[in-house]
Amino acid sequence: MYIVQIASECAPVIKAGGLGDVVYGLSRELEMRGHTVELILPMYDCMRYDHIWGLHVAYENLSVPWYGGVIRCSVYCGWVYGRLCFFIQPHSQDKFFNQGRYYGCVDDNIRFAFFSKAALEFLLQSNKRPDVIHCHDWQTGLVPVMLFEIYKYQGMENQRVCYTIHNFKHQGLGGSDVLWATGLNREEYYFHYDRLGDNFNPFALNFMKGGIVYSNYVTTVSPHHAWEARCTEIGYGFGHTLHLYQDKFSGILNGIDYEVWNPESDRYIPHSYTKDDLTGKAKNKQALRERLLLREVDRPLVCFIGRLDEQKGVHLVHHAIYHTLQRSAQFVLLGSATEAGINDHFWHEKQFLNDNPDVHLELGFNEELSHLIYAGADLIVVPSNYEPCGLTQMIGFRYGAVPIVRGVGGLVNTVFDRDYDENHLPEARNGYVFYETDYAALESAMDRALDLWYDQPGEFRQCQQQGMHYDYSWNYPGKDYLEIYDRIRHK
Ligand SMILES: Nc1ncnc2c1ncn2[C@@H]1O[C@H](COP(=O)(O)OP(=O)(O)O[C@H]2O[C@H](CO)[C@@H](O)[C@H](O)[C@H]2O)[C@@H](O)[C@H]1O
Repeated sequence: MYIVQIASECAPVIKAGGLGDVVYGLSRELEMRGHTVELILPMYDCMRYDHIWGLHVAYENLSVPWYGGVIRCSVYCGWVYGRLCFFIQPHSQDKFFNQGRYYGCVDDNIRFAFFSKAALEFLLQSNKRPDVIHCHDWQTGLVPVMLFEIYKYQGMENQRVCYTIHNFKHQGLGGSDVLWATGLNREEYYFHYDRLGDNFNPFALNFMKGGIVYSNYVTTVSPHHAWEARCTEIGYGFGHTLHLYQDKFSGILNGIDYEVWNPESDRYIPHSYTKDDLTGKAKNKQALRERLLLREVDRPLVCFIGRLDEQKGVHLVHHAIYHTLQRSAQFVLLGSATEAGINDHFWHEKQFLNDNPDVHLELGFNEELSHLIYAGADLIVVPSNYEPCGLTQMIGFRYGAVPIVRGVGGLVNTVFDRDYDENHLPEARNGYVFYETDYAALESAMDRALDLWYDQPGEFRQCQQQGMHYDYSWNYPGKDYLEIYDRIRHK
């Protein structure tokens, strides 16, 4: 099968969070299964060019119709660890992808509407006719809309779209300018509630809704979150829409790339190790302490890695730091915040805790350091308010960092409480789960985990190894996606 992924991220060249990991990991899995995969991405000025091999211009004069005129683009091509990627670079006074960041620009909706249009024009003009186009999140929600309303009539009538939602909160809202710019026009038609009209704001177009309504199949990133999105407020207003389209909507648990995340061969960690022999892990803990100037003591090390966002339960992340210290353990945080208030808060905390030899807050994005933290930590906290899938607990498993998570979204599908899970035999349990959002709930789960570390080290090791035993690679999800592609291809 010939599959093209259109996305705003692909790790490690463009990675703001989990979306990048998924786009890369799924593509590699599909290729390993014998399919042809190509990726279309924006050419951001701030992406990691050092992760691209053989970057060259593949297509010099891509003319993209825009607001009744055209914007000329160059399409670059290069390999990101074996994946063939096409990067779209518009030549325009509008800065589009030259703003020093991936997201958070005032014109985000227009930037990604343009990207979606340019990606389709590229397919059309270069005569690429994939069997399946796989799009992700609100940034590419307009791809199926334009494909089935415009490009279908220009020679792309056989293409099918699978659309994956990684986060329902960010839906991409726009006004009629988006319609004039993309050539969709027909305001009345698209603002209609049955098409792109936002479920709450009658004056807004909703990109994600377009993705849901127009795609041949829609997924989110875990079975439990698919249920949450349809039946609870976590769907951020899409409950009814998903209900209407339930026949083409389901949850597929993400995987993680077992080559990128592999303690046996990880080039970012000084000591490799396996689930049968964790001595290398102890040495990595030492290396992590040395690097972050933490003192060397025989105590557990707890970590948090993730975007510092309301979604991640920042109040509980904050509390986890202090509770860890109270329990005489150590804490390492790696995170970055886009919201000024949260950012200021954690910078303040960092200054306050600066001289404490048992805690380190690293504020910023650092892929290399993240590997060492997973490898050095005994426990990883994921106290999310909501979590469509969650990759950090799965990476934690792979590196023997036992997760302590809130029982929401994909965390429910992956973490099984060592003490209380009734659906799994004791030898299949792999972490700690709490449900409420208050401090007491977090503390009780943390205490159970820390007590095990302090009082029953052998049992703790067993728990680490049980987690390492799970297969959360792309093996199973890869198969699931191929089944979906196959189903929609023959419709
Ligand atoms: N400061 C930092 N430095 C280095 N690395 C960092 C980092 N902050 C985060 N990361 C890395 O980024 C990834 C984050 O994964 P998450 O599952 O938390 O995704 P996120 O919430 O961004 O995305 C959404 O999409 C993903 C994928 O579908 C879902 O799993 C998730 O639930 C949903 O919210 C991990 O690989 C982590 O190591």
